[in-house]
Amino acid sequence: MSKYSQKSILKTDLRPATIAIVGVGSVGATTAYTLQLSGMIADIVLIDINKDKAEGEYMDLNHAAPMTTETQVRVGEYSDCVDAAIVIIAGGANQKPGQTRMELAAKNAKIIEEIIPNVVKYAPDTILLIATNPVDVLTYASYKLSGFPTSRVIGSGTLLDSTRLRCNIGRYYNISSDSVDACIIGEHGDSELAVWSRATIAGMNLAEFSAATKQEYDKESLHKIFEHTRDAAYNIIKRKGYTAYGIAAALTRIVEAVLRDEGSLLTVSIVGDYYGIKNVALSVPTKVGRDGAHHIMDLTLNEKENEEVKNSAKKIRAACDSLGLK
Ligand SMILES: NC(=O)C1=CN([C@@H]2O[C@H](COP(=O)(O)OP(=O)(O)OC[C@H]3O[C@@H](n4cnc5c(N)ncnc54)[C@H](O)[C@@H]3O)[C@@H](O)[C@H]2O)C=CC1
Ligand SMILES: CC(=O)C(=O)O
Repeated sequence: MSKYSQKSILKTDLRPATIAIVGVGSVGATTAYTLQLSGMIADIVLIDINKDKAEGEYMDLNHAAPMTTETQVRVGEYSDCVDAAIVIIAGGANQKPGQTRMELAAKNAKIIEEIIPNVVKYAPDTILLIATNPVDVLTYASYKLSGFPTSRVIGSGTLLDSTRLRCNIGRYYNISSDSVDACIIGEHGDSELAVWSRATIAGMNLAEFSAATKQEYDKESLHKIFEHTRDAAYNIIKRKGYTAYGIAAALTRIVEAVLRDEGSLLTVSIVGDYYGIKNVALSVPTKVGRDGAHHIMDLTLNEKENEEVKNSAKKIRAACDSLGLK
């Protein structure tokens, strides 16, 4: 190393990685493109029950490669998951306008039952990254079907919702969302909650920040920000039929945290015991690195938040029970 070069601040330098994506619809294909643009990935394998769709996406992505990062993209079979550091699961039905994520549970559980054993057969050491909805229920299902440790079955959870929340708070105060530290926890769905008691901007809680910047601070405004966040997918799907860019960025962020062995605390969903509710997958800030995701703590919450997260956990557990997922 020359005396003018500095050791990388990254704990681990990136090694060329293969990422497989099962289900190359709106979410899978957009994620492939986002990963391609990221420059982190050497090789992306596209797998879909609809071969034509996978081939079409492969051709289109390959035309971007010479102008972007030369990531290799190819259409594959499950056997091509063999070298995948991470297998992203985005296969299955998406919501129709007005439909809840939970309403997809029975249909998508059947699809997951088909996909996961095939992946595990060829990639027993990989990390599963689940996007298919309802993501918490299907993260639990994937954990059971794979026999993997909880750390290697990661649901995208409320990482996207937390980003939406930070965006909406930033917009309310007319500052960059980068400056906002706030999160959504619980279900990626209707029972999620914003952890207002822990939200900060520049180290100040929102009441202090509002007072210091002479801006309005009231429960009604916070509730509107929350509703806008929780209902974002409904509002997008009503207009364009699906969501894809936000989740693609969230999945890419999780892949990055794994490949760079960051140890970042991201609101992803993994199986564990949360707030006294056992055996459920939901999101709290969770440590993500090379060996997967680890639930290292429950956030300390106020009484109302505590009640809400328990209800969210109970709702996810009940959905798992109804699918026979003990
Ligand atoms: N976790 C999150 O934050 C988000 C999750 N989603 C979820 O992602 C899933 C995919 O959504 P879209 O891409 O919009 O749907 P889409 O309908 O555009 O694509 C789904 C793809 O899955 C494929 N597929 C279906 N069964 C399969 C199987 N057995 N094996 C392999 N591939 C299979 C289909 O051929 C299709 O190409 C949905 O469940 C949706 O709700 C969507 C956005 C955000
Ligand atoms: C569809 C979905 O889960 C989302 O965009 O949040």
